[in-house]
Amino acid sequence: MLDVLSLARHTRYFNQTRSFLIFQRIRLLTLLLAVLQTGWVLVDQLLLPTQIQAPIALGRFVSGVALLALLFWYQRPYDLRFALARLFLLLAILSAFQTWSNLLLLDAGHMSAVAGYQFFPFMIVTMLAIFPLTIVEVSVVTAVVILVELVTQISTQRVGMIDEINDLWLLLVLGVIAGWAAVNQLSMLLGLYRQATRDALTGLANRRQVMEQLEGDVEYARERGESISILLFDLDKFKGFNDNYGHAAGDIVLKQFAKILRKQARGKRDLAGRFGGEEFLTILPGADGAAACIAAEEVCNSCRQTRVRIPSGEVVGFTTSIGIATLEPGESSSELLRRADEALYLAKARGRDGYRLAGAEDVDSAATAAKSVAEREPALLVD
Ligand SMILES: Nc1nc2c(ncn2[C@@H]2O[C@H](COP(=O)(O)OP(=O)(O)OP(=O)(O)O)[C@@H](O)[C@H]2O)c(=O)[nH]1
Repeated sequence: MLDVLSLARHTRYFNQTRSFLIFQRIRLLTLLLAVLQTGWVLVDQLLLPTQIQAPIALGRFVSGVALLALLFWYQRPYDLRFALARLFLLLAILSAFQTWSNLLLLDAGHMSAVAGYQFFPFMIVTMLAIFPLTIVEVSVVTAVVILVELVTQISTQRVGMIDEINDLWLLLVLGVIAGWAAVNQLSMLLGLYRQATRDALTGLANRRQVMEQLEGDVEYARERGESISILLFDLDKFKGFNDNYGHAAGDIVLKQFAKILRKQARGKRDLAGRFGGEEFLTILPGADGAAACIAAEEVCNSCRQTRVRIPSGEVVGFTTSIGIATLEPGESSSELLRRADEALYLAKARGRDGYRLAGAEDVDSAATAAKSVAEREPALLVD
């Protein structure tokens, strides 16, 4: 329920997916409505009194042009604020035309029983059903449509009449039904999104999502000249651990490690994912090398302090090695990843349980620097 109530629990990555879906649907809808809005002028010629044909045709033309402008507004299709602004503009254009045409029709003595006009507000509210929206969003949109209808009724002094009360009631009922469909869509989208993007064992982002996001985040950081760093993790001596204690014990360690990463990548902009096997990746948008090293140190410390009970009843510890890379000017996501991989290799070569920042020749983690390889504890401990 909380998942569909508002976007508070949605990740930045899910918001991007939802925004693009809203963007696509609005484009399809604006195209259809722009054609219908202008094409309906021919129907108006048959049904409307001559004196209001011209002003209504003008209203249709203006709203048709506004819909086309919305159709060709390509800017930031993955930004949720833009997606919701688009939805709001679509409703505003349609509501403005509805109010304009209603006033003209009433002036001409029609009590809105003209084909294509009577159902206009109902069409607007029913349209909600094709968008994946939260309960809060649906409620706001329905309330706005009802408010517009109410204001129109007040301004034409029809408020309180039985037909008008019926209209408001019907709008509310349709709002609830369409809203329910919209929330259902959101819930399905969320479910499918989670299935497609999460790693089944750890619940972190899977490799596909990590790669997609890395590409997007690197491009975004490059465009804005922002820093971005990645941390590539590999659990130490994990093969030996699996061989000694079994795959099920290994899975428990992987889950525990995922918990540590999830806790560490708390910021809305960070993403922690399982890159494959016992390799994990964290994307830290906005973080420079120093901030990434602090994050790496935190993870190393958490691993050292963590103990897990495995099915045999034994309590074990584990460590990780980390390769860090910070985006350099003009670099691509695959180059960034390659440098993190090289840094990881160096961290392993320096004795594991530590991190290495790509390009920083003499910078090692405090733990690595403090201890010689010979002094180091085994990577996987058993208490
Ligand atoms: N339990 C478990 N093990 C996995 C999973 N995926 C990969 N592994 C194991 O992870 C181990 C990877 O080991 P290696 O990459 O060879 O290296 P390592 O033993 O970790 O040694 P270093 O990386 O050099 O410290 C293999 O034994 C894989 O079977 C998984 O989902 N569950």
